[in-house]
Amino acid sequence: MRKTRLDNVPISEARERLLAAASLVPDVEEVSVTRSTGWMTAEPVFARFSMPAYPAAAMDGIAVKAVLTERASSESPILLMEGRDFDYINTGDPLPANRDAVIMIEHVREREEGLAEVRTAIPPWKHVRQAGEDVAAGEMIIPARHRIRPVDIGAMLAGGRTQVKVLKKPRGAIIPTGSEMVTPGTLPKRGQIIEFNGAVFASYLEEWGAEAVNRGIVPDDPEAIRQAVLDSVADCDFVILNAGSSAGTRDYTYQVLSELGDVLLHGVAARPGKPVVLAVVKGKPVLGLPGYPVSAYHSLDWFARPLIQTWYGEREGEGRRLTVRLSRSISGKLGAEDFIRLGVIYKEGEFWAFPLQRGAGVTMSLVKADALLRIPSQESGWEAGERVEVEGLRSPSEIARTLWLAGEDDPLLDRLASLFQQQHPGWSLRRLSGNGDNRSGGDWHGLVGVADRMRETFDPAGGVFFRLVEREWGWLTMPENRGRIFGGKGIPKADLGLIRPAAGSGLDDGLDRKYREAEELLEGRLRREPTLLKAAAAVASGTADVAVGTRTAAHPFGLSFIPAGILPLDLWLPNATLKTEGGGRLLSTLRSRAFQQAAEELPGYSTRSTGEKLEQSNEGVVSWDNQNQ
Ligand SMILES: Nc1nc2c(c(=O)[nH]1)N[C@H]1C(S)=C(S)[C@@H](COP(=O)(O)OP(=O)(O)OC[C@H]3O[C@@H](n4cnc5c(N)ncnc54)[C@H](O)[C@@H]3O)O[C@H]1N2
Ligand code: MOO
Repeated sequence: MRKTRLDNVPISEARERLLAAASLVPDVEEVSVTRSTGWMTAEPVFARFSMPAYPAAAMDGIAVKAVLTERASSESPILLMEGRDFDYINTGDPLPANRDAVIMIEHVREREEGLAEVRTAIPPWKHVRQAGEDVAAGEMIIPARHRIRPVDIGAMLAGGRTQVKVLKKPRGAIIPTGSEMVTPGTLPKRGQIIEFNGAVFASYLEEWGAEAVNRGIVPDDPEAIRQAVLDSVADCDFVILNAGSSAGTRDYTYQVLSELGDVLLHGVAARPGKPVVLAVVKGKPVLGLPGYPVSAYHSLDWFARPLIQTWYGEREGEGRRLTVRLSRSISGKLGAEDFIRLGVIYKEGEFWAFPLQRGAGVTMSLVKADALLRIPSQESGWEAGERVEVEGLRSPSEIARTLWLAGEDDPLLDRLASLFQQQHPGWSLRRLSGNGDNRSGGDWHGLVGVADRMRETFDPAGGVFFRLVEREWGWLTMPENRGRIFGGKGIPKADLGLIRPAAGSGLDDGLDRKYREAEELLEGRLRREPTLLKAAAAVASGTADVAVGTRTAAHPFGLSFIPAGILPLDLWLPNATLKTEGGGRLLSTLRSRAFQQAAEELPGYSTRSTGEKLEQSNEGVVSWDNQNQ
């Protein structure tokens, strides 16, 4: 029963169907007040005792009977005698019998021993906290369906409560399925995938107030999946089955759920996250969510979060809204809601947003997203420059303290970013993945590349170049291929798969210059990967024979590195960045000893001119003694 045509139900309608079909009846339990933060009250909480339990002084001073001060004035002060007319008293002390007011010590002139002069009349109960002023016995401290906060704990304890009745957390079972799944920490063999959606789901469920029960990996076997679902509906309030929700030959979610219960729908009108199966089995909602991590995250948010909110009688909260301008046009698909992860950059008083990678399998696009854009199903998208409202995933002030670098890739830039954040708490440095040719977009505060090359391709007059590092570049290949990749002129043989550096990068330019006479051999070999480490990963995985890259990039994969030369890597900071606080901070990190050390710890870098301001073109081949050779 492989189902290949999916439904196209709008998310909001799918959610309504789910909530209407699911019977959610929360149980009640009692927890200790001191550990009740975050729980939802099941009943109103009433005070057993009054707080304070007795009339008490609100100020340090003397306790008196107010009527004695009736005639006091600065012209005719009155004299009071300790013991007979007043007693010394401190804040919080019980008011003695036959006293009804407190005069602050600042307003008392202490005469000789035991005598006090008072110059103003005070009314009864002045500076007295009445019994129950804070909480009176029988008064409601917090209502039912109230999420307990630390301040509520204080009031409950003061009111004599030590236990509180709360709604039990809903138990959500998580069933990760897939014969290819291995547990985290295992080195995945070919065909294996580390199972991590389960842990992501569990963490979100807990954040949203549920108890998560991760049942562990279940293989792609309908019988095993059926059993896991039956076990889960028996002792949990809802179930999440992941993945196998689409149309593959081993996608059993739909089949199993339609046999065990009622399928409400298979497929929502949204991207990513389309192949969702919603069902009810033995009265319990079961969510069959797609496997791609981004789709999994979104569909969890659409369906599991509202289930939990409904359990607690809460309404869907408004996300953090942020208005941004789009720095590029963004299109969506008519008839489906599109969800797009955005990077947001703050420049000259405005938040500018641009799309991050759209693939549903790119977990890092969620890790890196600053905001989420929803394109409604009847909207085809927006033009560059338009203002749109998005859901902020980081606060505007965090975004405003984030610098973005574009241009050439190098793993050292990750170290720079990490150090920057470490040295300047509250600040961060991000990188636009890609190459040197996105300088026209302006979605950045600084540009990485080779200064001489950048000077040729754009007018750098409005900024300053700084040397980041000098790096060794060359050819990366599997050690066993080392001896047989090169043909004539030192260029890999024409029938080998070659990965070139990103188009327009200094490294690609270096390749062209060095092998000028062998240009025709390089021509037409156009596979490129966005970063040096991704290129090295492709060689290590066997989809390419050789990549142009750096010694550092070869290192984590154990690839052989055959040096071709040394190239600088520079940073151009426009004056608009240099005059900002962030620009100054970035420069200080670039020039810090810690950054130099970080570079020196990696193979293939020289830091002899790191941090230097580059005054003019220093044409010519760079060379240095490489101790890592
Ligand atoms: N012919 C069609 N193929 C696909 C369709 C379609 O409509 N027709 N839909 C695509 C879409 S859209 C999505 S989303 C995926 C959903 O696939 P499944 O839900 O069936 O998931 P799997 O195929 O089992 O896995 C996909 C992918 O997800 C990763 N994954 C799965 N589980 C986990 C986990 N627990 N932890 C980490 N990662 C996980 C894994 O990389 C899988 O390769 O289907 C498309 N195909
Ligand atoms: O749901 Mo799939 O995630 O559209 O990629």
